This record gives sequence, structure tokens and C-alpha cells, in this order.
Amino acid sequence: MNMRNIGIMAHIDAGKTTTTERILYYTGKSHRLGSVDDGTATMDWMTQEQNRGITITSAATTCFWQDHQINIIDTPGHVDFTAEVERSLRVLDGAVAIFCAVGGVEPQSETVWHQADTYHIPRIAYINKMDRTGADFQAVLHEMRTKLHAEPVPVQLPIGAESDFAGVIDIIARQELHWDAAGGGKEVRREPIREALQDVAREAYEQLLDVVTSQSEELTERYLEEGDLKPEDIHAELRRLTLNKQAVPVLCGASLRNVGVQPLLDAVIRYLPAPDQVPAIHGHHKKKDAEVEIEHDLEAPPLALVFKLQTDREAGTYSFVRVYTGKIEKGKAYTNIDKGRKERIHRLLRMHANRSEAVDALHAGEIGVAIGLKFSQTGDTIGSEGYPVILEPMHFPEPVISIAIEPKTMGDRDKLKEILALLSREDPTFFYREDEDTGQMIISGMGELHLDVMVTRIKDDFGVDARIGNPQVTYRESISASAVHTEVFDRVVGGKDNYAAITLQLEPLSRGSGNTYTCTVKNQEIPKEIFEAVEEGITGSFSGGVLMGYPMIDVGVTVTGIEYDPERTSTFACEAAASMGLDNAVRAAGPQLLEPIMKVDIMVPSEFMGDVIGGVTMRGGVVTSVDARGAIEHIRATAPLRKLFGYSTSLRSTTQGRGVFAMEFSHFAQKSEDS
Ligand SMILES: Nc1nc2c(ncn2[C@@H]2O[C@H](COP(=O)(O)OP(=O)(O)OP(=O)(O)O)[C@@H](O)[C@H]2O)c(=O)[nH]1
Repeated sequence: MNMRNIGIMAHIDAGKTTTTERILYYTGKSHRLGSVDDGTATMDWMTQEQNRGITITSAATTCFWQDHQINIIDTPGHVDFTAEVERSLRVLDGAVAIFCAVGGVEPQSETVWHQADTYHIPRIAYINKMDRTGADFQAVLHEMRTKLHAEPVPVQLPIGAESDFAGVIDIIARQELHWDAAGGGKEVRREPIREALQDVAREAYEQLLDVVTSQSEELTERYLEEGDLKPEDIHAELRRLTLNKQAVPVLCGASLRNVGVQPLLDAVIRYLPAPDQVPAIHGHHKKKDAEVEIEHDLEAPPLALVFKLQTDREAGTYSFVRVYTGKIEKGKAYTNIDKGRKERIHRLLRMHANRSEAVDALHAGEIGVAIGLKFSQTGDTIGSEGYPVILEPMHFPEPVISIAIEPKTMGDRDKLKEILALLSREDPTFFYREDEDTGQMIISGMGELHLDVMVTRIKDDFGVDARIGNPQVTYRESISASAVHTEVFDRVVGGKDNYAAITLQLEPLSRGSGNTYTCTVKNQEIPKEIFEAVEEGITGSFSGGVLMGYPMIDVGVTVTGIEYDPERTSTFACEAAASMGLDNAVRAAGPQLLEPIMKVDIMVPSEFMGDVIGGVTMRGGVVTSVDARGAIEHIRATAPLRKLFGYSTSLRSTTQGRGVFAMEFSHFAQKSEDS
């Protein structure tokens, strides 16, 4: 298949935007090579975009290179947005990891790299900023091995570095590649390798041959017979190793100087998989209640995953979809399998860098935008009634931080609620609720930055001016022991008897298990509604614990007795008994307050290490490891989120702005007594 669905992964500042811009520029050019006038137009467009400071506003952008359609799925780099990263990783088949030749493998790149490992995504790497002072190609390769446990296989070598960076050696073609500063680097000039570089180039070539022959007897024999291998055989074996996650081909360049981007596109096509070359994904057949494997299949009934919603005030909601089997067509109705509701697709679009293109259908493997979907949320599957399969659900982390938000004018209150509903539909890690006591709206999410971005969107994109409170940690509640309790509810309401007696057994579950509900009562006389009312009473009560009203987690409930009297037992009484019963049982089961503990990664110049570790310890943190990398120390720690507010500011002042810091949710633990 002449298609690639790729993501570009990078930590902040590695040059993702610059590289993507160059990709769109060169591919836009080559795609329209036929028309004479286009050069300046494309150039103008690029300048305009640069002036506005945005390029990729779309979650997926399509471009063409060497007769291949490349869909670039936007992959955010900041760890506060891991959910965004996860959801984009779900739909891409391969990725380009960009590293900065000076900064190397930073904590954030590690996080994203490990997520890509989890999703078994084949990768190639691009070491950017070779022109910057301190650029060191070999050091980044070394870090990829030691920090990412990757197998980097350079297919290029830089010619010079820092201000002397002049181009790259294509190790396999055994040529030098050069770009002319004039003309925006459109032309790649190939030249024989100069005398002075021939030894290093040969050595790199030999090393590459070692890699490609190491896993293939056939290639080893051919090499022994012929004394060399054909470039296409080397590429094919490198592709096989990349798809098997046994190798990461590495290229380099300086995107800002227009050096290195075209060979990177060649490598995307050479080494990364097409949609029909990726392993099957899991699905759950709703009617059969069975797991199924979903293979790429153009003829099967349609299955598409909604992986991102983007709302534009004028254009409405864009639902970005990836089609896995069959096709989806404009003007047709489909079923949202998760919600069991019919949805109509009015229009389908393919997004390009500077325009969108209306299409009649999107086929298996393709990525595009559906317009018209009303109920579908990020993570939902669109399919047909006859083939109700839910595609592998995405796992989103729990929100750990919340703030109160209040519109400056009362008139904006309803509007704010609408916006919050819309934003939480777009982003499955963003929640909102109305506080019962204060009437304030409370929004919650994954970190301070996540909520900052949301508040900015509410203000700037939707024009609602709002005041916000201080960030608060979202705690959880659980139990520390088992307990058995019987709750009797017996009240006359409106002249009618309401009686129920429910016996429940509680046990603490291990962290991360969630809550479970089981009912072991078997009594033919008890109607279904009664069982449902009991379950509702209990699951409803999970949402607010007895200590401070935070959600309960990791509690196992078994209902072992329901006393039922056909004359006196009502669903109302059962629900009430179950709900109060759970609260009372929890009181007897050693209720606990749990708090979010974050994994913290800090990189600082060695001279600040003592102060930084002191600061971490003062915030209740536990240092788990310290690794030195040259003059930089990499400190990993865990610490309670409540102690980390404002940490980035404090790190900046301790390290004169030279420390970098990333954090993500790790687990919930019992809140310590220290405050
Ligand atoms: N010297 C040099 N600077 C570069 C190169 N590529 C990008 N930059 C600069 O590095 C900075 C960050 O580049 P971006 O492309 O915005 O990086 P990004 O990874 O998208 O960063 P965020 O948007 O912050 O996530 C900008 O000032 C770029 O001009 C390069 O090849 N060489």
C-alpha cells in the first residue's frame, strides 16, 4: 500500500515544528511539480504560516512524497498531555523521533519513547540541530542505547558539526548530500565522498552491513559470495528489522538550515510500515461478547476509530477518524458502537497543510475528518449494526488536579457550561462538575499546564472571561480492611411502606483495580428492577467517599443478602439501603484518603544537584535514581502532587533557568500525616 501513517515525536524545542513545516513545504512542492507558478505561492504560504507562528493546527495532515500518501498525525510533546500522545499513538503505524543534537534524550522524549514501545510502534530517528554549538551525533546515539535501550543504526553521518555542519553522508549510497542555501534547500546535490571522509564512511558502512547480515543467513551468504550487498537488499533488511522493532535507522540534519529533510521522507517510505503491514489490533464483539482480531481489510464491514475531536466555532466539530476495515462514505448513517446510537456522516475531508479536500469515502488504512457526528467522543468506534465491534479501548489516566472557574459575568454561566461540555467531549481527560455546596464550576485534568491550556481556550477561543481559583489536588478514597454490614431501610413515605435490608461485604483491592460489584443473591422471587436498584445504589455511592466526598477507588463489594418482601420492598428502599449501606460499611472498613503521587524527572547541570535534591526532599519527594550524563545530572523521583505546585518556577530560580523538569501521574497512595 502506498500509504504511511506516521507521528513525529519530540520533546519541546527539538525542532518538531520546523521539521514538519519543511516536510509540508517540500512535499507540497513536489506534489504540484506540474504547475509552473506554484513556487512562489507555496513559499508565500509558508512565510504566512510562519508569521502567524502556527503550522500544524490539524490533528492529521496529508502530504505526498514519491507516489506515497503520508498522513502525519500530530503528537504533542509535553507530558501533561500524555493522553493526547496515547491517542495519537493508537492510530499511527510508525513514527519519526526527533532528537536535538545538543540536548539528546531528555526526560520527555523518554516518556514518549516508552509509550511508543507499549504500542509496538516502529520508529526511525532524526537528530536535528546538527549546526548548533555542542551538537554531538555520536553522543545522541549513545544515549539512545543507554537511556532508551534502542538499537540505533545510523544510515547517515554528519559532515562536520556546529557551525561547520555542511551536509550528510548517505552511508548506503556512499555519497555526500548537500543542500544549497539559496532556493530553500529544494535541491539535494549528491557528490562522491571526499577523500578525507572515506575511511569513516567505509567504517560506518561495514558496521551497517554487520547489522543487516546479523539476522539473515541469506544476506550473510550473499555477502560472503559477492563481497558486498546491493543497496535495495540493505534497505529491505533494515525495513524488516525496523518493523520488528529490532533496529532504529538514524538520520541527521538541521531543519532550520533546510538540511536533511528530503532523505528523512525517503526513510519514512523505506523503513516505516504501510497500514496493511501492521499487526492486527484487538476488538470486542459486543453481540457475541467475544474478543476478535481486526486485520486490515478493504472489503470487511466498516470500522473506524474517532481519535480526536476539534471544534471550530465556525466550522463545527471535526471528528478525526482512522478507518481500520472497509470504508466509510459521506451521506451515510453508521452506528456508534460504544453508545449504540446511529450517527450520520455528512461530509468527509482529507486535511492538507493549507487546505482541506472533500472526499466521498475513506478506506481502510486512511485517516481523515468526518463531519456530522453528534454523539461520538474521542475513543469511540464507528461501525455498523451488523458488525458491532469496539476497537481496542484507549486508556486515559485519571484527573489529579482541579480548579474552580467562575465567569466574570453571570450571563456567561450557561455559555461556560456549554463550552465545558464541549471541551470534555473533545478531551477524555478533562472533566467538569458543579460543586453542590458553593455552586462553583470545578474543572479537573492531568496537570497544571493541561488546565492552563483549557482555561486559555475558554477565554481566547470562546470569549468567556473567567476567574479561576487555586489548583487543588483531586484525592481519592478507599478502604484498608474488610467489613460486613447489613443496612435496614424502613420508612413510610407518602403513606406507603418502604422496606429493604441489604447485606454487603467489602474488601480492599490492590491499587489500580478500580471498584468491583458482585451480587451472589439467587432468588427467583426478586424482580430484576430490585437487583438493578441495589447495584445503582452502590455504584452511585462510589462517586463520593465518607471522608471528604472524593471518588472511591479499589473497593470490592459483594452483596450477599437482599431481604425481599413483595408487599413492602420498593426499588426506592433498595437503592437507599444499598447506598447508605455502602457508606456505613466503608466506615467500618478503615476508610483512607489517597493522594496522587507523581513521577518526576529532572535534568540539571551538576553544580545544582545538591540544591535540587534538597528541594525535592523538602517537598516530600523520594529520589529513586541519579545518573550523570556529562555535566548534566538526571534525577528521578516520586513526590506527592500537592507538594509540586509551582515546582517549575522554583526549579527555574534554583538553577538559573537551566533545569528541565517533567512529571506524570504514577499512582495513588495513602496521604501522609505531615499536612
Ligand atoms: N540551530 C538550529 N535551530 C533549530 C533547528 N531546528 C529548529 N531550530 C530552532 O529551535 C527552536 C524550536 O524549534 P521548533 O521547531 O519550534 O521546535 P518544536 O519541537 O516544535 O518546539 P515546541 O513547539 O516548543 O514543541 C526554534 O527556535 C527553531 O528555530 C536547527 O536545525 N538548527
